[in-house]
Amino acid sequence: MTLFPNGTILGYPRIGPDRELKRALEANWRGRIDDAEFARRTSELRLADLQRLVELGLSPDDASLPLETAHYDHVLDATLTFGAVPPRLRDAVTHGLAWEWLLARGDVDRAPLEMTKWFDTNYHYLVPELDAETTFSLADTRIVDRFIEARAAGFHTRPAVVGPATYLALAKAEGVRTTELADRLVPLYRELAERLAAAGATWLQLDEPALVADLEGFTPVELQGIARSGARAVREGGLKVLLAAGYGESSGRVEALASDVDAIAFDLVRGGLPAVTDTPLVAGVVHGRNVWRTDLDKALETLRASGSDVSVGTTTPLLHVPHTLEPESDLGDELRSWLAFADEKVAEVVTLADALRTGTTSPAFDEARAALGSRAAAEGVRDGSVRERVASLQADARTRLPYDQRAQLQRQKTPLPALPTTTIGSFPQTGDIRLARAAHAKGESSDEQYREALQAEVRRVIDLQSDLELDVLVHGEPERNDMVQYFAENFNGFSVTKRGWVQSYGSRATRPSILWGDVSRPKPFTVEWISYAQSLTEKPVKGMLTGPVTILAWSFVRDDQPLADTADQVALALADEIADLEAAGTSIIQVDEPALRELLPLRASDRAAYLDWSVGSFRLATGQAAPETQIHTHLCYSEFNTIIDAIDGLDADVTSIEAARSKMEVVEAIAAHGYSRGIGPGVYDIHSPRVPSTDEVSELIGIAAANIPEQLLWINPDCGLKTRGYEETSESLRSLVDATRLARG
Ligand code: MET
Ligand SMILES: [Zn+2]
Repeated sequence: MTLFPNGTILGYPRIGPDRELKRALEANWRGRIDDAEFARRTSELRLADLQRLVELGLSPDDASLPLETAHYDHVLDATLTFGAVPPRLRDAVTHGLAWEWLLARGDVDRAPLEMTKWFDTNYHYLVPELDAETTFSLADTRIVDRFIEARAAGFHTRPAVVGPATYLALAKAEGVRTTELADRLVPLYRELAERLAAAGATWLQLDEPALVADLEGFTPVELQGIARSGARAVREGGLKVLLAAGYGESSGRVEALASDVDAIAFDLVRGGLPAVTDTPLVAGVVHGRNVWRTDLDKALETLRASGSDVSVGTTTPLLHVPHTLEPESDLGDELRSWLAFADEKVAEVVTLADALRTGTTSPAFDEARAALGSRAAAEGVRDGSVRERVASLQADARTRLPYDQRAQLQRQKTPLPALPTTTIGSFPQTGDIRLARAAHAKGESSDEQYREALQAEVRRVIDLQSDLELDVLVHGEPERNDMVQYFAENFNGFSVTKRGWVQSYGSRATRPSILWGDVSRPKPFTVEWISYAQSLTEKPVKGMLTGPVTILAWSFVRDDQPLADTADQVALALADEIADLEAAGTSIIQVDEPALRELLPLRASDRAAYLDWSVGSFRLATGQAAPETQIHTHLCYSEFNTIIDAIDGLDADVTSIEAARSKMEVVEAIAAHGYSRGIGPGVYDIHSPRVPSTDEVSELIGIAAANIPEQLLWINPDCGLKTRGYEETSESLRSLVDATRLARG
């Protein structure tokens, strides 16, 4: 008999089925509910979630229920729990929610903690800030308090906390390697365990995905050593340790810690069967990050092959999938039957655990088999004409005329001044646009009325850019609810959900589309907007598309073929749009790839193959563009310093890249690499409403010009402007244009 429960999940979405958490957070931030009411609402949400998990079949009394503690972010929870005060905020420490919100959101004088993507997901965590003086203390007892809260309501839960190796590897520090602080941090895990044990807890889950990733600056052995001390500390504190290292293949790295923990959760979808024999195993056979129904037969086979001391688990916390399929009636019965969101995945875990225990399979297995069969045979999942087109691609489909020759043709077709100015695409998405979209969606306004409202917005955006005397204009993207969903809505092979919200960070949630079939583009859908904008000005208006990798990264993608094949289908759909944009007279087309870095595999050995197909899909999308057509791309949200080669490989004529936020750091990497095509390092940060002065922009242009030949340099902001207001946008762009004039002089 295993000590560990038969079935568990590594974590559950915290945002709430109806985004209750988002609403509570925003209400508290706006002062509409006080801290006590916030505490009441979030407690209610946590207990309702636990109740639902029990209704779905997880046991309430054996630590199979994961305990959710975070208001905002689980890495922030560790920062708060261990009192890791950022050096720059040492004199600002308060407590309670005020302190939590200062770290998460900043205030007028102080920036919040930086946000970065959690491994290769689209979830953002708050980066801990440490230095040589950092000390730790059990400063916040939320994990203990919430255990007690749940226990009082009848749930014996399993608390979780980011383990010390992952915490330190993800932190940043001035003047010291973060891992040098391990000796100070690890004892706190013991203290936490003691407190939890005193409150009646039995297990603590240590989340250590850093063990299965290759993180710059750390060796696996170093991280294993820290994770091991953390696990030992927890055991000394009186708890059993579940070491959770999902998100990737272990290949021996996690097994090495087997004798220091009481159970290990492995990702058996991304990785193979581990070699552990004595340590109980939580077999991650239900995928925590995609939305597809599990092949229960295959999962059961894996479980039976995993040895005797095995329980059923998810590969990762279910943080990355929506709550439930229940409200998704619009998806249609067939597609719905292929899917499993968080609640349906919990049911799968329970079904598998029962089968493992009883040795017999329930009717749920037949249902799963039938759904899988229907998916494999369904119309649209395989589209003959799409497949034929991919299969018959010519060797030169991804190659344009050499850059020097193209550039000359482009200069002739579209003459531009030195240091051309442009923006990244979107302009403020005003309340009016959102209202117009909502009204149209509800059928309260006609297509014609909606189109007129959007056209008015395009006119406003063109007028503004004309007044500012920008060189390459955009239409402002008012017709797009989201830069990926808009494409999903216009391509075959995708469906969108009504309420499939997934937390992106803090109170922000996105609704990823579901890419379930072969992708093609039935008809042009961006051309009308660009053409309309172009009809209002003599200046060139950029066509604006989202690239194949970003469309994949921000959707739930089919798991029945390699990502590379799906990316090529999306690329061809985009190539069709590019051809139509060209036919309509567009001479500059931007294909955004902000997520290029996000999908970079966690293991260094997998990266070359990834960059090969991802860059290849971009090149397939743009490869058939006429040499006269200037292809732009845009990158943001990540540090790109380490993949400059791949960026070079995109072969775009012009690349705009987020740079202002990191004070032009990337410019040096680009200069060091040597770069011969157009490049626009962002000259102001669009993430805050602050208006940069002309001097500030000039300074950044100066850094760029010192590193990059002037004839390659473009001047643009860091990213799109859709989250900003009009007033700050026009003032900021004024500074950008003025600084450019000075630089030209
Ligand atoms: C996250 S990148 C955004 C690019 C898009 N064209 C925009 O301007 O909003
Ligand atoms: Zn961007």
